[in-house]
Amino acid sequence: SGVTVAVRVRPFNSRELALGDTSCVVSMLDNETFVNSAKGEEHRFAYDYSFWSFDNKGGDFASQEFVYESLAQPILAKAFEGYNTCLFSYGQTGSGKSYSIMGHGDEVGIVPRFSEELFQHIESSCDSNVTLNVEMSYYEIYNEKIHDLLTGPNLIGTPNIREHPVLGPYVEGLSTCVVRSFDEVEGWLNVGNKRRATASTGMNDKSSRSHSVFLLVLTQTQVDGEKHEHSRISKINLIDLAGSERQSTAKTSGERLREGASINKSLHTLGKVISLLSERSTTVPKKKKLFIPYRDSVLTWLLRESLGGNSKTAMLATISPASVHLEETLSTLRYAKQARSIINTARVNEDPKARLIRELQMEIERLKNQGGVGGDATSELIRTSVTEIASLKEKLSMKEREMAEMAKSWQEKLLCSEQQKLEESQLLKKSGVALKIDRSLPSLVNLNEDPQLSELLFYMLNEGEVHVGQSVKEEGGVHCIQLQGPLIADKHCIIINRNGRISIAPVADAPTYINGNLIAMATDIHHGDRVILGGNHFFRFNHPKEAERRKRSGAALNTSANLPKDFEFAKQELFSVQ
Ligand SMILES: Nc1ncnc2c1ncn2[C@@H]1O[C@H](COP(=O)(O)OP(=O)(O)OP(=O)(O)O)[C@@H](O)[C@H]1O
Repeated sequence: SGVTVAVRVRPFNSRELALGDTSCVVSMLDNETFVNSAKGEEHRFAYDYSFWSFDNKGGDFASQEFVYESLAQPILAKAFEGYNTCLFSYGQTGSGKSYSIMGHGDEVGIVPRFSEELFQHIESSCDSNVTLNVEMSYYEIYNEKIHDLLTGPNLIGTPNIREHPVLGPYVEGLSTCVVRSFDEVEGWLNVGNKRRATASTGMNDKSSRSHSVFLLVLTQTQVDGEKHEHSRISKINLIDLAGSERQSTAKTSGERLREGASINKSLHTLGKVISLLSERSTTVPKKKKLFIPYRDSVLTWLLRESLGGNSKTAMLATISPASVHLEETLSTLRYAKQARSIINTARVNEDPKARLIRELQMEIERLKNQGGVGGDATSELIRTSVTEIASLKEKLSMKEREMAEMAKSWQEKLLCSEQQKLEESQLLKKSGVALKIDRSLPSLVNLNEDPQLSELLFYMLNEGEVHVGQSVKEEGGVHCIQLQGPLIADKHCIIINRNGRISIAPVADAPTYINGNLIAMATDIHHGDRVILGGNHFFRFNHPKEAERRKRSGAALNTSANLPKDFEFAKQELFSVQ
């Protein structure tokens, strides 16, 4: 089957509106997308779906729910049939990939909807002969290296990619966590996003430059009439690719160039792979032997089965409606057009052990039947059949023991995942991140240029002192906030809460800013103030009681409701003062 391809156009963003770039160059009719250039040329593309999310006034508006139902729900159904499935979003930075895949705030995206429905389906499944198990991984590919977002050391580094006989390429050492409900998926996503937020702080654009992969492995084990088990395993990849802008528009110095080049390596190879696969399936006679360079990048190696292989795959291309992005939009649309001609050959994944057991059973049956016709058969044939049956029965019981062993290891995996979750929570807690938010206490909340990673990390400021730095430790009842990054000093600053009055004192000359101003001594902070540590860790200070007091006295609150803007505002403030 072909790759299902959809295009989605988002509304103007605040930057485009500020530039006065308000003529929408994109229009859609049924499954077609049209782009009009300034010269009056019309470019026309047909896909499986064209999602109009430009404004929610028209009747043809494609909501998050509609996009999910059209594109992801069929993928979920295929996963339950036992196929590998994959959905990936492709488009330039800021075009709406993460919004579609993960969602923002109440506008829940594909990953949470998909996981919730998957567990609803499992819970409502009334076949007691089938057990369903789900495992989850969540990781980023950044700079051709893997960052595990769930447990263990964050950086796996240059990945060791291995080949599983049924499931295809996988990353050795990547954590997989057993999940038994949607709540557990949400819990792990939360851990993963907190880890993403901590790791991306102080690294410009990291989140838009990395490919993030949410992976579920669904195993359905069926016990048939004779108490023999067989499993179907589906690998579900939901992927938010890095921004697709070309090298020419990316920054080009030092580390940035290296990162850009590596990320481009993955996207560049993806482009090559898509174009070759499209060539393979559209040329007559078919070029079956065409070499596809999957192994040239981590992303394409891991996606091998999803592109031109054993998978049901869908692509969501996201575009901006603004004329400033016309070239990028056209390049995304051409890419999507090519992807649509890729042909995959999906098959149901069966555990080879299960298949073997079935084959052994069939063989025993066949031999028994031969023996059964024994009236005419020679005694020699019967003797051979009996010994063969005995040896096959032995093999069969060995395979069955192996299957039971697998079931046991599932229980172990479950315990292990619970233990890992506990350890991860403790690690976050140790670094000062609150696991339970006390809305009555003053706190610092992180701001990130990626709106998805903003306001994820809350640091509570209890009465007394909170020590902040790279190497501070929770000792003698003193709370601490551990921050990483080259611009953070070992002991960076001390935040003091005296009867609800909060001040920050830098240690030595560790760079500490309040509302863009570098401070040299203990300085009070107030509700809504922006605090920047080391020049790249951005926070907003929340003081619920002060906010309440000010509200009662009618004083204005210096806080903005829009978090992404909050980050930009804090950044501008910092640079204008500097
Ligand atoms: N369909 C949409 N409706 C409303 N707002 C949207 C839509 N798509 C994107 N946005 C908004 O546009 C902004 C950028 O979107 P998003 O973060 O999803 O981009 P992205 O393509 O994932 O970028 P990056 O490559 O940097 O991760 C966000 O503030 C998001 O809320």
